Amino acid sequence: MSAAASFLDVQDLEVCRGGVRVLAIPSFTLHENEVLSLIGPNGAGKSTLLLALARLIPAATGTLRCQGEPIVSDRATFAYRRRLAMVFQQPLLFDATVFDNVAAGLKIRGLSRQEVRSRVMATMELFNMVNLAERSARKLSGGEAQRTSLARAFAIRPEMIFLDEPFVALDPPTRQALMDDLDRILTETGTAAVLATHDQLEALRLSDRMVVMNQGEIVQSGTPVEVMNQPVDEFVASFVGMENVLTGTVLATAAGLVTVALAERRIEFPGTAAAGETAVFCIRPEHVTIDIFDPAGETSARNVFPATIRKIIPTGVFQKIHLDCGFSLVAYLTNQSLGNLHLDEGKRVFVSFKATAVHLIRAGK
Ligand SMILES: Nc1ncnc2c1ncn2[C@@H]1O[C@H](COP(=O)(O)OP(=O)(O)OP(=O)(O)O)[C@@H](O)[C@H]1O
Repeated sequence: MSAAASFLDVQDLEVCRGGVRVLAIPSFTLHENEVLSLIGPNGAGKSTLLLALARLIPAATGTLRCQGEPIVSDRATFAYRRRLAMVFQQPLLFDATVFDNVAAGLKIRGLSRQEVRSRVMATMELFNMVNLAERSARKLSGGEAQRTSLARAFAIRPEMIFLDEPFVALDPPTRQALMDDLDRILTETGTAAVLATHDQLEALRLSDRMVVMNQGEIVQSGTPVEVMNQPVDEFVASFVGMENVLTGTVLATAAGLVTVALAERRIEFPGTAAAGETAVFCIRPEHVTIDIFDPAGETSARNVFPATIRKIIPTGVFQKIHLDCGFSLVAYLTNQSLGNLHLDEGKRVFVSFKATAVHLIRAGK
């Protein structure tokens, strides 16, 4: 989990590219030992933020502090850059052996041949790639090349590492294996990391904290569970796969439970909102249960409605069930549950979800 001490602090950062302001970040912190993921759609500013954090592009305004020290002079910037490593989507390897590629950063730092050799071998062992040492970098698969690029970054024993979509070009099993190794190595080495990705599952898998970006700004920062279950707005909700974002009219709040009217149904969930306000709220599809018979007497869920199955879409492990319960709702079911319940399009069923499965995004006039 993220440690309390801050490692990197940024205030009032603005970056312009091609004469246009593309980043405006009032405040950003990376804690010691923390793995933080930047998620957001194409063009959100993830790469720009990484490049600005690494001081590889200039900022129009802003201050950057590393362990409290402002990074201002050229000398401080040079020393700061030596404490970090960066890995890009493309591995950018030299036309040399894997060993020489992994050794590159160490040679620049002037380590002796013996030190270079022992560090390179130790890093290659960490990445389970000793067998590739003498292979030409030109003859590597995409996964091996990215593994080499990560090993080169870790060989210098950076205090923090910036990773820009490092897995995006890899096939699923290769991506999974490399992600597992990276996760283990980040934990073992305690390296602080910022990972830019547009894949929320990758972020969930690897990070202590998720920072969601849109149009050059940070729109939410929290633990993966917070961001996934309590998105601050509709953009974050849809970006993290919250398929059920609904809008209703508040009837009342009593004993900490809001009752909302939506398409002649009553939905209850925790929160506070005034009668007559419009409430925007969301429910994760995996928190919606489907039954063939009315479960009213048997479930602790407060929200139970009859529904019709409109569409069943296979997505691999899960089936995505589109339901009409007066309003549209999406539920995820395992293939096995779908078979056990004998569900089909057009079938009448009952949906239920707990009050606590509903997250109030906002309420107002
Ligand atoms: N070299 C450049 N010159 C001018 N504008 C740029 C340049 N690189 C990026 N931009 C602009 O900066 C904004 C942020 O782009 P950036 O690449 O940081 O986003 P991103 O979130 O990393 O997107 P992606 O996931 O597509 O890589 C975009 O509007 C983009 O068009």
